[in-house]
Amino acid sequence: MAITLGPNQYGKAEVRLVTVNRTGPVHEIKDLTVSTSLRGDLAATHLTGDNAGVLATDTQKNTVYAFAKESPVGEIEDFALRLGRHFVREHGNITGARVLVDEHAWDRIAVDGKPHEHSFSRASDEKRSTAVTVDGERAWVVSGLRDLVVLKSTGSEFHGFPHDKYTTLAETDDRILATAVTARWRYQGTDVDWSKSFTEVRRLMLEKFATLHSYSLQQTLYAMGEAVLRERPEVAEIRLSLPNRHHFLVDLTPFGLSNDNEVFYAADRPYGLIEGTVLRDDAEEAGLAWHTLPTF
Ligand SMILES: O=c1[nH]c(=O)c2[nH]c(=O)[nH]c2[nH]1
Repeated sequence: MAITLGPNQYGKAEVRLVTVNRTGPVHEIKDLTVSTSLRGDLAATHLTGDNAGVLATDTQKNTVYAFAKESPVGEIEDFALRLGRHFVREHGNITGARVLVDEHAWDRIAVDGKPHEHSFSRASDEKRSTAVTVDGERAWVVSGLRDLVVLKSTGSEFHGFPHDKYTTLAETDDRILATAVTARWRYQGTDVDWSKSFTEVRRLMLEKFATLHSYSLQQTLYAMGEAVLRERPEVAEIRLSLPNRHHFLVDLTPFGLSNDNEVFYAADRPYGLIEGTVLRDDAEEAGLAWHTLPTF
């Protein structure tokens, strides 16, 4: 029997980085969680404990902080590309890098109706994210968002599903549709206006969620992805994960009251989980873009 080392990677997970741009009285802040992960010729450390080729995870963490000082962080995709390319170019046995960045949003606190110069409140749970993969001279970018919570109070139906002996769900032609959008989209190339693209992808998904008269969350998922691919040529494919945040009508008949879609019980679990990918057929090859990322 022969035992061998299989695929492996190592790095520093969840480096918390906050930068303050203090070039004027109006401060700008960036609040990021950065994870780095390196691949390459790392057999020696696994097989014998020889660490000559191991760029310490502590050094990877320090590199994140030093890069944030040496030039402005900018868009998370650019920051992740700079870091990933650095690790691969500067360290001979490191052939690949994965850099994950989550961005936590802050709003300015309004004082007397005006945005304050240096005081902020956390915007929401929503996070913008990127996953950059570098392999030699090549690089792939998958960006996205998580926990974008949306709800529409009508314009959603669900009926026509099969009924077997376990079915109790009532058919409905008017229900609340609510979800927390997780979306990841793969870019074609790396020469992209990241900020504009993110803003537009997010807007397209929200507008479609709002305006589509939905017969299933699956239909809404596809329509949201399709809207993005139709309008944003820089996006090769998009993957969506949509938990169905069920809102059940409360039975008010014991109290002699009707309930005309006005009073709901918002259940937190279990929840339907609707997931899918929307692709264009002329997209560039995915290469290592999704390698080791969750499917959705
Ligand atoms: O939009 C929906 N899709 C389903 O697959 C499903 N299943 C369910 O119970 N409710 C819903 N709603």
